[in-house]
Amino acid sequence: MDKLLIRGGGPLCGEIRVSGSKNAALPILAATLLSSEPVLIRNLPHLQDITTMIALLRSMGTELLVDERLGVEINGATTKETTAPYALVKTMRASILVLGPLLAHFGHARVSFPGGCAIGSRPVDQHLRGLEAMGAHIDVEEGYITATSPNGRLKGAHILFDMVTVGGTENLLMAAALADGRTILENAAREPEIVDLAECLIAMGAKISGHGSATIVIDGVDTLKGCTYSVMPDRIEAGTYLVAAAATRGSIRLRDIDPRTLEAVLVKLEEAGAHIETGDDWIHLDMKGQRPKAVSFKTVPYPGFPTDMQAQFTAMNAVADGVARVTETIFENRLVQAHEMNRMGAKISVEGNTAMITGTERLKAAPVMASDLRASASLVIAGLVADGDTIVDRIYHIDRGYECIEEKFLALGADIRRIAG
Ligand SMILES: CC(=O)N[C@H]1[C@@H](OP(=O)(O)OP(=O)(O)OC[C@H]2O[C@@H](n3ccc(=O)[nH]c3=O)[C@H](O)[C@@H]2O)O[C@H](CO)[C@@H](O)[C@@H]1O
Ligand SMILES: C=C(OP(=O)(O)O)C(=O)O
Repeated sequence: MDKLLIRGGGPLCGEIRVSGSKNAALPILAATLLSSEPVLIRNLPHLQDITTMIALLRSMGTELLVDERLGVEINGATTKETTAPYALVKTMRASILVLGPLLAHFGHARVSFPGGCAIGSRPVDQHLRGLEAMGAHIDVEEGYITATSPNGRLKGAHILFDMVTVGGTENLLMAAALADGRTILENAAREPEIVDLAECLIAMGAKISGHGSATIVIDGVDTLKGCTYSVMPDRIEAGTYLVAAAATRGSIRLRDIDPRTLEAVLVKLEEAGAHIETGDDWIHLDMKGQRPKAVSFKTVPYPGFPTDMQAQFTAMNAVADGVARVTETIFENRLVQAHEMNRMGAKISVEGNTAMITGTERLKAAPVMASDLRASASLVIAGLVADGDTIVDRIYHIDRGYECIEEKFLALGADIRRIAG
């Protein structure tokens, strides 16, 4: 298993480009299954999760053409199998996103039950309940969800989610695009990735309004057509580099990022003492050499503070001036990186879903191991502000979600190297 070796050092400085968003690209790739014509997806990040989603589409016989320069062209109409096997689903929970499109287009889907993961139990009851409301018959047998649409076509329904779910909103949005009649999704997720998926579906001919608000209205159409669509920039990748710069007292500029998708994160970085300037597609952060101030927050659905940025801020708070209180409300087990950071000299106590972090000037290098994607990224940030050589193990988690992470940190002046293992 590969590891990252990070020698802690001075401030990060420089400019990098933000990659395409993993969490927008995954549902958009799944959405191509709805189309009766080839769809060209551009600005896909080179990530393990994207490779897995492409492997999943291929395993179902879907014809696709990968062109390094142009993107990936997928012809959903050529899909021969409607089963998403355990071997692939177990490596990536987002595989559940093929359920809605397969069912809506082909009237049948068999998808391995994704189960929980390191950050929490992550049930999919809202996805299944919504599909049932649209007329699907659902069985769970031998670890697989089998869904069939008795009349070959789902019908529109009025669906009120019990909680805000990003994946649930995406699955039902895609299913509703080809359903018979009007679907109304209430208490829908408002994440920018939902908006990007909806815009891609609209480019394919779907009739959707209200995306980006808590009520989405979808008028089902008979068929969806081909289009070319470019995936939005990754706000979580961008946020990760901004926090790394703040923790190291640096000054960086990010290109190809929409600052409006990062409002809650930028507010907290300003509270930490960062000077931030933004343009239409860039962000500049400058700590002016100052130590960050501790910032407290609670994770909540968009437009509030994102759970996917919590671990990185915990690393910054570990070296900040003051005491921070961080509460994770989305997932039940997403503070585990605190224990690894404590092995590096951080002062973090965890009680229930809250971490109390007392900042210390520098951390001390140690071998550490991460249990999930953002926790791994937070340990890299911790390594950047530690004296000595930190080795972060199990970085296959990082490769799920950060394109060219060593190259980007190197471009910002970090001392970081991959050790193949
Ligand atoms: C590929 C992708 O886009 N992943 C993101 C997506 O995950 P994902 O779509 O899996 O997360 P959800 O928004 O669905 O989960 C939010 C909460 O709802 C619960 N829940 C969800 C569905 C359901 O049927 N029943 C249920 O109880 C979950 O256990 C969790 O506690 O949104 C999360 C929350 O912003 C992010 O951390 C992930 O990075
Ligand atoms: C939790 C994440 O991803 P996933 O939902 O794919 O596990 C993430 O991107 O931080």
